[in-house]
Amino acid sequence: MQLLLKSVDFAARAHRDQRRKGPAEEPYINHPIEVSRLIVECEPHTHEDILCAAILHDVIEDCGATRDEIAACFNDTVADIVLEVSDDKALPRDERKAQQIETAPDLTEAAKLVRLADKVANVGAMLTDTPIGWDEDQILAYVTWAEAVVAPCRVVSDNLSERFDAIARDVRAFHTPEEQQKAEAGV
Ligand SMILES: Nc1nc2c(ncn2[C@@H]2O[C@H](COP(=O)(O)OP(=O)(O)O)[C@@H](OP(=O)(O)OP(=O)(O)O)[C@H]2O)c(=O)[nH]1
Repeated sequence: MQLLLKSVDFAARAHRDQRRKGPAEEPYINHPIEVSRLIVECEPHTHEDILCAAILHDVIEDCGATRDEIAACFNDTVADIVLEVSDDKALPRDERKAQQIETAPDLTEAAKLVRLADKVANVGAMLTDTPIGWDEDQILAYVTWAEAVVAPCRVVSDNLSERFDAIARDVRAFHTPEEQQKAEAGV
């Protein structure tokens, strides 16, 4: 519990000037808190190190924190999970997106759990707080990409996988134009 609160404190400070991409402009820290909450709800016996990594999962990628800094403040396990789920923002966007799909099968079980919960949260946001400026094609492409990233991660949690499937289905239904839905259903 102490380490988990320490991770919330660390991440809140690291993300202090960042907002989510939706019109609500939620403080960024709401996202890692949601990711950690999803893991606890779906897999209540998850080790505290993994919950800390879920809270910290974007601090390397988005805030410039380092693996060694996290290892010093927390431990090597937490630091290595965060590093595993961190994109290299120096790479072009398309390359980063392709890498997430390519590397997903080789992630540790802990990193797969964080990755899966991250995508449940991000796809869910397409219903509750759609990123500003995203049209339906971009939203549906994000869902398709997230499904590819999630596919090899599903083995770590049936509960989280079910949540992902339900949310992806709802997002598709909500953002697919009515005429296209009718055509696909053969109506
Ligand atoms: N869906 C959603 N994403 C948001 C929001 N605010 C920030 N993001 C971030 O934006 C990414 C999705 O936008 P993209 O255009 O596809 O990618 P990019 O920002 O990484 O270039 C997510 O990356 P990711 O790789 O899926 O997740 P993560 O590992 O960075 O958390 C997430 O980090 C939001 O309100 N909704």
